[in-house]
This record gives sequence, C-alpha cells and structure tokens, in this order.
Amino acid sequence: MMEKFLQQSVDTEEKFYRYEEQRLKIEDKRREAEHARELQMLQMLGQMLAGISSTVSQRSQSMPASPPQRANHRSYGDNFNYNAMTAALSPPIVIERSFSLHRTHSLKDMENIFQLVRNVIPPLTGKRHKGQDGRIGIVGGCQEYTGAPYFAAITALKVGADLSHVFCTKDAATVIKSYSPELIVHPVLDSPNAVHEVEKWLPRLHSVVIGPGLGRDEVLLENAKGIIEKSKVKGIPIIIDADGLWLISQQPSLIQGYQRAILTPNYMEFSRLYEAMLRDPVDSSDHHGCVLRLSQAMGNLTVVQKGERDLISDGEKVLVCSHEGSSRRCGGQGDLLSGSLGVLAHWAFLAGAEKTNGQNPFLVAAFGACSLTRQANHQAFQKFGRSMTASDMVSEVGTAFNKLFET
Ligand SMILES: NC(=O)C1=CN([C@@H]2O[C@H](COP(=O)(O)OP(=O)(O)OC[C@H]3O[C@@H](n4cnc5c(N)ncnc54)[C@H](OP(=O)(O)O)[C@@H]3O)[C@@H](O)[C@H]2O)[C@@H](O)CC1
Ligand SMILES: Nc1ncnc2c1ncn2[C@@H]1O[C@H](COP(=O)(O)OP(=O)(O)OP(=O)(O)O)[C@@H](O)[C@H]1O
Repeated sequence: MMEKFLQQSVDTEEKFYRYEEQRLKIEDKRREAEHARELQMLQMLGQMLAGISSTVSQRSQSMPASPPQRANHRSYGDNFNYNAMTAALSPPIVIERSFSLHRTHSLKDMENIFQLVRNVIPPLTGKRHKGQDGRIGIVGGCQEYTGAPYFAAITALKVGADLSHVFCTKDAATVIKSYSPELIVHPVLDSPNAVHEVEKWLPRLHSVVIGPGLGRDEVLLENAKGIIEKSKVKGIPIIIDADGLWLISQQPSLIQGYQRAILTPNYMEFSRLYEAMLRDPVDSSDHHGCVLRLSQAMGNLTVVQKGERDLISDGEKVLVCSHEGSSRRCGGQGDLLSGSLGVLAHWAFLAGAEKTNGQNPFLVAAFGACSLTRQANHQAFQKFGRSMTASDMVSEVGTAFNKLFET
C-alpha cells in the first residue's frame, strides 16, 4: 500500500517536472520572439526617423551640424540610425567636444553627463513588472573568491536591477547564498556542461558581468570563454572585469570588435591588456592616449581604466571621472563598479542614443557607474574612515545614487 502510494507520488512529481520543463521552453521561445519583434520595431523606427531627418535637413539648411560621428561606430540594433535620430529629435548637441582628448572639463560639462545618465534611468512607476528594470548575470565566484561576485551582484540590486544571478562553482554557491537571500545563485560554473547551463538563462538576462572572483583555473576560464561567445551571439551587453580580463589578455579576439562590451581594467589589468594588444609598455606620461589606443585596438569597445581618476574611452572620446572618492583602497571597489555597470549598461543600451543626446550609451553608463562607486566610497569613508570596507560602500549605494541621479 505504502509502496504504491510512494510510486504514485514519484510519478506525479515527474509529471510536474515534465510540464514545468515544457512551460519554460515555451516561455523562452515567447521571449525570444518578443525580443526579435522589439528589434524589428526599433529598426523600422530608425528608418522612419532617417526619412524625417532628411526631410528636415532639406528644408532647413541652417540647422546646427552634429559633431562628427565615428565611421565604424555600429549602434545597438545594428541598422538603427542614431545619427538621424539625434538630428531629428534633439536640440544642438550640448556636450559636443567637451570630453575630447586632452581637453579639461568644466563643471557644466560634468553636469551635462550626469544629466545624460539621469535620462537613461527608468522611472519608477506602478506599471512595470518584476524583471523589467534589469536581470543581471554575474559569472564568477570560486573556492577562493566568494566576496567579489557577491559585491557585484548585490550592487546591481541596490542600483535598481530587479533580479541578480550569480553563476559560480559548486563550493562557492552555498557561501554566496549565505551572504544574501536576495541573490539567485547557480552552482554550475565547474559542472561538465557549464556553458549550456548558463546559456539556458541568457534569454532572460539583460547583461552579463564576467570575471569577479572567477579565478584562473583553466576549466573555469574555458567556461567563461564559452559564456562570452554565447552572450555575443545573443547581442547581450557584456562587462568584463578581473579574471575575465586575464582571459581577454590571453585571447583578445574573443571580445575584439564587440561594441556592446565594456572592459574595466585596474592598473595591472590595463598594463597586461595594453602590452598584449599594442606590443608596447604603457606610456605613463600619456594615460589619455593609452586608454584611447587600447579601445581602438580592441575595435572601439568601451574601456574604463580605473584609478585615481577613472578614464573612459570608446576609441573616439576620453571621459574623465574624478568625482571625489576617498584615499581608502580596500578590495572590492572594482566589484561594486562592475555590478553597477551591469545595470547602467542595460538601461543606457535600452534607452538608446536619443536619450544620451547622440553620445555612445556605454560611455554614459560607464561615467554613471564610476561616479556612483566614487560617491559610495566617499560617503562610507566619511562614516568609517580607515575601517571602511566594501560592504560599507554597498550600504551607501542607494543614498549615493539618489544624491547623484535623483535630485
Ligand atoms: N573579497 C573578494 O572575494 C575579492 C576578490 N577579488 C578577486 O580577486 C581576484 C584577483 O584580483 P586582483 O585584483 O588581486 O588581481 P590583479 O588585478 O591581477 O592584481 C594583482 C596585483 O596587481 C597589483 N596592482 C593592482 N592594482 C594596482 C595598482 N592600482 N597599482 C599598482 N599595482 C597594482 C598588485 O600588486 P602588488 O601591490 O601586490 O605588488 C596586486 O596584488 C579577482 O578574481 C578579483 O575579482 C577582488 O575583487 C577583491 C575582493
Ligand atoms: N588612487 C585612487 N584614488 C581614488 N580612487 C581610486 C583610486 N584607485 C582606485 N580608486 C577607485 O576604486 C575603483 C576600483 O579601482 P581598483 O583599482 O581598486 O579596482 P580593482 O583592483 O579591480 O578592485 P577590486 O578590489 O574589486 O578587484 C575605481 O573605479 C575608483 O573609483
């Protein structure tokens, strides 16, 4: 009797899982179709606006000219004509050349960039459902490093993402879960089919951050490589940090030319990448030139060189973020930066260049994330001084965000 009952419940459970699997497959297909439809609509809109723009420019010869655009700058949504949109929709470009090479920025220029960051932040309304403001994936976390992926993932939530996933090794997963019930933790990164396990989630992710706490184990690096390749196929914005940058310095072609990628090297990672790409040591008398050249060599993807001042370049412009932080250099600050960038890159990408006044949305996102990290650092340092840690900075992310972007 008991045996029969147990068999029945096993059968019922199996049936349930089969249904659930089918339901998830259907849901994946629906999301992919929805994504393709949205892309098509954006392209149509781009073409319509291109038409309006050419009519406007025929009628009005006196319209102010846009700044020169990079010839090989491929925008998100590929055929989407942002130059045309800018010409048709925007007033004359406000920030023009203010971030160009070797130019000092006025306070007004800085305020302009802050305004562009504000423009891409989705409004908080009752009309949106869970997930719409960001589902971010962090790929990293191994036996040695559990803090780094946690800092990145929790920061993504504190900035305003709705869901934050961590894809880490099996032995790191329980530890990371124990830090925070808010995170969704997948113990898959050292499994034999790791790439496939992560790939299943990609249609539901808006951006991925590869590298915090990944470590340098060959198998994990190979899996990270597979995940980067799958993410590129899906056109997902990719932030590459920490050991993800180690991988890129060994195999630059993995990300070269993918303009939806942002690299966030610290001093050491920058030197490694620069030497790998330019076959020259970094010129310490020309930081601007170096970051510009590295971005160009990587195919104009966005590079954020972290340090006393964060230098951000897409191979055409260099933005400098020297927002006040502090003199405290505890580990984990770069992880906060990459987590916040995961969210801001998604928001900026979605908002498109019309919201960033024709500026590369990833440059704007990077400036926002750098300023936010420095502001959180500043606030935490005011409270804790020398004892300040990355966790103290995480607690400041909300108020720092409000102060910079919601006032
Ligand atoms: N709690 C956790 O789990 C955390 C885990 N983390 C994770 O650790 C992993 C390895 O990351 P990493 O940063 O230690 O490695 P890497 O960049 O190769 O640096 C190695 C050496 O480079 C140097 N160096 C660095 N910066 C420099 C500078 N500005 N100026 C000059 N030199 C500089 C410095 O050399 P030294 O001073 O020792 O001579 C340093 O020792 C990675 O997965 C990361 O995510 C961290 O996120 C922290 C929190
Ligand atoms: N010398 C400095 N002065 C002021 N702020 C700095 C300085 N160096 C780094 N920072 C701040 O810390 C952030 C992270 O840079 P850092 O070089 O610590 O990255 P990282 O080594 O990748 O960090 P992590 O410890 O997370 O691996 C920078 O974006 C900047 O805000």
